Amino acid sequence: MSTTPVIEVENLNVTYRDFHAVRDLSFQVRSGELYALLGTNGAGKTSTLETIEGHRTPTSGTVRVFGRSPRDRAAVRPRMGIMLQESGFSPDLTVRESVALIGRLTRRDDDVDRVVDLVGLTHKAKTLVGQLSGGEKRRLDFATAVYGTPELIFLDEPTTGLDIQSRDDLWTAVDRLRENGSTVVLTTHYLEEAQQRADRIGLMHRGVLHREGTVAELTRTLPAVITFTLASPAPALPVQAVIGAGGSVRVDTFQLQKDLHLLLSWAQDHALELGDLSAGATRLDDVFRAIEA
Ligand SMILES: Nc1ncnc2c1ncn2[C@@H]1O[C@H](COP(=O)(O)OP(=O)(O)OP(=O)(O)O)[C@@H](O)[C@H]1O
Repeated sequence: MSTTPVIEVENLNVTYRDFHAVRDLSFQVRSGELYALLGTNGAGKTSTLETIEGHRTPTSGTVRVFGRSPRDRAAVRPRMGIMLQESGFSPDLTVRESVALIGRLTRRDDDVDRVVDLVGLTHKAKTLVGQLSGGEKRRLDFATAVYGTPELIFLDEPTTGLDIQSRDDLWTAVDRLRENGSTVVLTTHYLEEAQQRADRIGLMHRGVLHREGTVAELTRTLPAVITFTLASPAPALPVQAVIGAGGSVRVDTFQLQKDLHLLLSWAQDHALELGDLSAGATRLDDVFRAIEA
């Protein structure tokens, strides 16, 4: 892995008239990593990505991609593949023609039929884009990112509208690209996808990078939760808990394994059943809820 960051954002500000959408944003994406830029609605992710992709000029601050300005399109653009939320292919072109067009526009080399196959559209290669289903269009959008196996790939809400099989296929294709050394920048509102796949996450809220780190780094600041119900009055619990109506019990803990063990032993010793027992590590959803709270 090279030590030069693929993307360097320093004190980026983006304003729309008097509205400050991105404030003094700084972060880096390293070569070969999958970086998820996540955030609340209106946080400034799209404004940031558009700047990195070279579609928008920063109001102030600097953005470097492969060490160059993203406005240096001739140098930077062929090295990046971008899957937008909507690509806007002409409805009158076939799938195959559209993929061939991607090749001409990106100036990357690839085999059109290989890409059509990679995105799972071989059986629709001669179908007009206007006749594709929503999920099939999304797969065609994915072709824009993967054509020519670019070094840097932007995936903006890539799995929205895809069924589970298509999602799995897309992530398998992304894994292959990463094995080839591609760097991936992902935005998604499906937090479990980011939780499973991102090396690092940047969490934006109201124009600033609220938190940044690996999933473990982001989640370890919040407690894990154990919940269960007790059917009848029970002896004193072995851990601190909040007991609610109907015998519901909630334990917030930074020592999930230890407290779970204590509770299970306690239940065993007193021949108690812990109804609807659920215990889970802190999830990214909880980190999000904590921001918005
Ligand atoms: N062209 C524009 N003119 C004025 N305000 C804009 C413009 N584009 C975006 N904004 C505002 O800037 C803020 C950030 O928008 P942006 O689209 O970057 O957020 P986002 O994080 O991508 O949001 P979402 O998750 O909802 O798509 C929002 O409040 C939005 O209303």
